[in-house]
Amino acid sequence: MYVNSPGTENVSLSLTFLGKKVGRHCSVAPASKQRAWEINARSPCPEPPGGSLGIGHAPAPVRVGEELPGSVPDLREETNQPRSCPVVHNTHLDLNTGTNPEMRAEMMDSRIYIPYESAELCIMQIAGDMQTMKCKHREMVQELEENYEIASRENQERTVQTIRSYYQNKLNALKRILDLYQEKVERKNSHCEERINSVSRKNETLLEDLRAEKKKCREEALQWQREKNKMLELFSTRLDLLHSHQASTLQELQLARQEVGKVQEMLKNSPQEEVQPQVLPTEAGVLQTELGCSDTELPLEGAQARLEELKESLYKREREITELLDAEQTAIPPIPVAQPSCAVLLHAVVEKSHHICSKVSEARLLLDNMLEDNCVALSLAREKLDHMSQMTVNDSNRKEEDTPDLEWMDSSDECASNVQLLQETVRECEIAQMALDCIRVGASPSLSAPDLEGILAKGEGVKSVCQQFLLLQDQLKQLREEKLQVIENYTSERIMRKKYYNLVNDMKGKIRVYCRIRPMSWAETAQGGAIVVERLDQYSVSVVTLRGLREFQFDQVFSGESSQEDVFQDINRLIQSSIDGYNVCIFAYGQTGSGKTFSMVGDRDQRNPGIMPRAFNAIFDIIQENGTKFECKVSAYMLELYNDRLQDLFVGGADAQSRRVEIKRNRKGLVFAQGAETKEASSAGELFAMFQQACASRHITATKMNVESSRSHLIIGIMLESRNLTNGSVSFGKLSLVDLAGSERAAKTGARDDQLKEATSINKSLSALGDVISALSLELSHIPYRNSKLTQIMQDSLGGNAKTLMIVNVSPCDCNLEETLTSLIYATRVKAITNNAQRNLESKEIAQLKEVILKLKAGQPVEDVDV
Ligand SMILES: Nc1ncnc2c1ncn2[C@@H]1O[C@H](COP(=O)(O)OP(=O)(O)OP(=O)(O)O)[C@@H](O)[C@H]1O
Repeated sequence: MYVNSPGTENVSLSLTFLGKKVGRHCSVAPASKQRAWEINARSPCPEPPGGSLGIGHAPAPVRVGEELPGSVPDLREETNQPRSCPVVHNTHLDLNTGTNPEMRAEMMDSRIYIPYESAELCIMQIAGDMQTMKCKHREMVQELEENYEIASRENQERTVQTIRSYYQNKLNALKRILDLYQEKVERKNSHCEERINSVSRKNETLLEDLRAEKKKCREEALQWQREKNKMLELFSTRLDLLHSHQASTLQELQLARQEVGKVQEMLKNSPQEEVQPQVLPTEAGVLQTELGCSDTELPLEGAQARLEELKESLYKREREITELLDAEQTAIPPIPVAQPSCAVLLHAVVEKSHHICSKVSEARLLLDNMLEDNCVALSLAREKLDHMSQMTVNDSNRKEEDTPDLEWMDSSDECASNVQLLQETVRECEIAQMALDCIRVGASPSLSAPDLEGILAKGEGVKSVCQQFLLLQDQLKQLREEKLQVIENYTSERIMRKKYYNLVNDMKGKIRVYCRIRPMSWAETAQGGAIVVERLDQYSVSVVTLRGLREFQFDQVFSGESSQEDVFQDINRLIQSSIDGYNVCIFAYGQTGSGKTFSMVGDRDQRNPGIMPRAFNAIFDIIQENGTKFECKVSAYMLELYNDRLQDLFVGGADAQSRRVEIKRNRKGLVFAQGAETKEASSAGELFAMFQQACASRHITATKMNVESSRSHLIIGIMLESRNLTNGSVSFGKLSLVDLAGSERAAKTGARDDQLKEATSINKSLSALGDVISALSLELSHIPYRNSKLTQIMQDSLGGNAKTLMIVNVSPCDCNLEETLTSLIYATRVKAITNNAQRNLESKEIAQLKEVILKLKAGQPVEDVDV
């Protein structure tokens, strides 16, 4: 409130609210003229407190001043004051002499003259009143401000609370998902472990079964051997018995014939001469005793009867012999085994025996002893046979010289039977010798069919042995089948176990390693190189080293016959992962000329495209397949690391030299090439065209080891930004495809000058890569990534957050044995490295905010919709 001096001609009182003039005027006449206040009330006029001024009762015209903001509270209610300028917050008494004439006239019309003292009092009161109002207003403003602050704080808190609860919910949901996932993984792990355990148990049982079967076989073989020996013994004693029986029967028959002959002679001579008693040989004595009287007492008449008797006895004996022979014949029915089966059987038995002898030292010893014994027996039998034959010859000579007597006849018969016996023995020994020889060397016996039949037809024992053979052969066949089944089961279980093991490793983030053996090259074959590296099965590779066979295990092993399709088959899944927002790296490692470029790029005319061109197609195939669900942006950079310098392969000519490309890492640890040109591609063809352009700029030279040797590391980075059309989330994946230059020895490649420099740089970077691999596999605290640009580029792929696949390429030839072993050992170390693959996913809101930031940075306008 401003009050002008009373000497002023005109005093105007103006009121303002929050800086706005609200229009209350008081005009005060100069004291000399009329010491009174002239009040021009432009609003419903207030009644001054106390009402002593008489303003209220004067019919003064009241003017309504400017309207105050409606929101201003009515102060009368709060201050219990009569209604007076409710909207006034601030009051000014303004010296205003420049009122326009109309206004002034109006004002003059509505003038109220108040005595100066009263006016002064009134003004003082009004001023005091206003002061109070001002305080009140201040308090209100303060209160309002406080309220506003509280409200805004509450609002903020509420917002924070909402955000917090929103993120808490999200976090909880994520936790639940994570728990579920973990549970799933654990369940899968335990399932895998269970399977592995069950497979191991099965393996063990199978092995035990195999051992038991082997033992059983051995025991059976031994039992069979014992049985055979027993049978042979039985057979030979029975044969001996038969022989002796036969011999004695023949003797008896002969004697009887002689007797009959004599009797017949006696009968013929009986009319002329008397029957002379004869001294019968000892054998005939039996007959004499049988007849019960001496020949001298024998009456002639009784001779006929005796003859008949003798004949009868003779027939009886013959019948007996025939029966015996028949019985022998029927006792040994023809062997059910046909001739060829006998031969097969014998062959199988000999083979089996040879096998046993070669495996079991005791059996071999036994065989040697048997051979020795048989040799001795054979030579003895032969000697005896010679001797006997000699004796027989001598006797027959004697017979021709002298008249034969009965004694000589007997001895000659004995001789003949002995010779026969000996011949049999010799024959048996010879057969045994042949059989034992066959068993010793494992050759097939060359017995003739009659020989075989002869052996087999000799008795019960042989028959039983044959049956045993057949049985044994059956069992053997069964065992073999079982063994095959066991091996088959074992192989399939092993493959399955390996598969699950890989799956578990994959889940743990282990780097996958494939091994690819290339076919022998023309030069290697021409040099007469031998194959020393071979694929054993889907997961194993064997190397013949100077110290023996070494075996390496990988996630997949491809042989020289494997096609590019075979290699790419599993890689498709990794491409899908990169589109899903993972950082994926596929790189080929190996010595020069081992087939890295063939695997990664393919052959020159792209008749066998490698992983890179196939990956380009796969990316766009997947994008097309999921076109309704995702929207994907593909961009790529292509670099080469040549002589430790990064070069952008999209930039040619002089620009390429001046362009500086640096390896940088973003906050998430992802590597990117700063300064390299990144081009967008909308189709596989476009990407492939870029790739061809890049390959054309690559450094390739012919060396002694490879006509198209890569002298640089090729690094292709494909960025995949895919937006989920359903929930708006955005994922960022990167697919790095790296074709490393091969390690080489200058002596082998014939490198000189520039090539030597290139080789040194290649070897240096590869050695740094080796150091990183070693450190990672040993889980050292410091990993020397910074030692080389190559390791810097590969930092997010080795021990980083990528899903990594390494293809170790090797040559099969012995001339590269050392390098192959080094590569395989390195690859085995890589297998031990664990990565921490993570998905680069952002929610819709974050993606939008990032876009806004980008726009703001670029100085572009941001619309409300963007926020
Ligand atoms: N799996 C394969 N099948 C047929 N040929 C192959 C195979 N792998 C490699 N080759 C042939 O072997 C030769 C050398 O292969 P490549 O150039 O790919 O070796 P590299 O490891 O890339 O060598 P460098 O490190 O010197 O570049 C080429 O002629 C290639 O065609």
